[in-house]
Amino acid sequence: MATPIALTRYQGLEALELLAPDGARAILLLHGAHLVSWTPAGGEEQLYLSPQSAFATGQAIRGGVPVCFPQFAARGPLKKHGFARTKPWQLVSAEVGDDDALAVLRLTDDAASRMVWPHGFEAELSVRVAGQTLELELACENTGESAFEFTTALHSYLRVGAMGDASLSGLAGLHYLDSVSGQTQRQRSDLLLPGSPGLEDLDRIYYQVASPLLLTEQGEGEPRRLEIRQQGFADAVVWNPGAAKCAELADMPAGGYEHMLCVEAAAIEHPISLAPGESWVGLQSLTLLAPAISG
Ligand SMILES: O=P(O)(O)OC[C@H]1O[C@H](O)[C@H](O)[C@@H](O)[C@@H]1O
Repeated sequence: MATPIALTRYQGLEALELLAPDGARAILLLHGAHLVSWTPAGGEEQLYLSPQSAFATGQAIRGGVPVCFPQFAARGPLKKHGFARTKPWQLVSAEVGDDDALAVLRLTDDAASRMVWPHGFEAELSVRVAGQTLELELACENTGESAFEFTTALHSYLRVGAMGDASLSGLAGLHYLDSVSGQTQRQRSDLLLPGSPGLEDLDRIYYQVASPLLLTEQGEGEPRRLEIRQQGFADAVVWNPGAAKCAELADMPAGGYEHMLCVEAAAIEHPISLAPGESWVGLQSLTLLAPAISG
């Protein structure tokens, strides 16, 4: 039996609170199809959301999971990260099922989007929470009469208690573009330690990511382990602005960089190409492996 989820408000914007029967919870805004919160069943908040973020029509939100579409960063003529993150998306469905909560939002081309990107498209973001897992699925169909290409990312801001306690593994052997130096390099060690010497300002696009990544955080008790999987997205972006760049971001507190690490499922190196009628799907899933939830 599915129970519909009613629209509510979050920071003045239309929102859906996804609450699964097991207590897993997420908050999804119609603005940008922006996920601003995810709490696994029995667990704690897993996403970073800046306390200085704007929450206003037409403005980007700092934190959560921005949807970058149809352009990643400044890799094209559109505004940074494309227009999807600042547009109102339509509610397609939102319901609590027997063992999950699921919402689907849609964005289609309109006169304003065709002015800057002259293509017919239908994009859908599906968000599902159940137990210790969050699933984000981005789909895009070419509904127009000519082919187009796009780059994209699910720009997830993962919350960390203290960056010095966090590491990311699963990247060994991969080639990456260091967006700070402009150099392409190969990742030698498996462990990436954000904030360690030389990595204060971390902005990398890892190519051909096939296996799951693991965010580990040493705390006072059992280490936190968050598994990050992706399908359909070939690349993963790892970003932390560090102290100096963070200070330049008006919508981040000065020390905000110490509490976040972006691990983004992305399609950048090889843009997705869709002929009329074709579609593409990409998935990012996050699973809290530890600490174990009792009860
Ligand atoms: O400040 P924004 O437009 O949200 O972009 C935030 C960041 O997004 C990505 O992670 C890019 O790799 C970074 O270069 C960029 O700074």
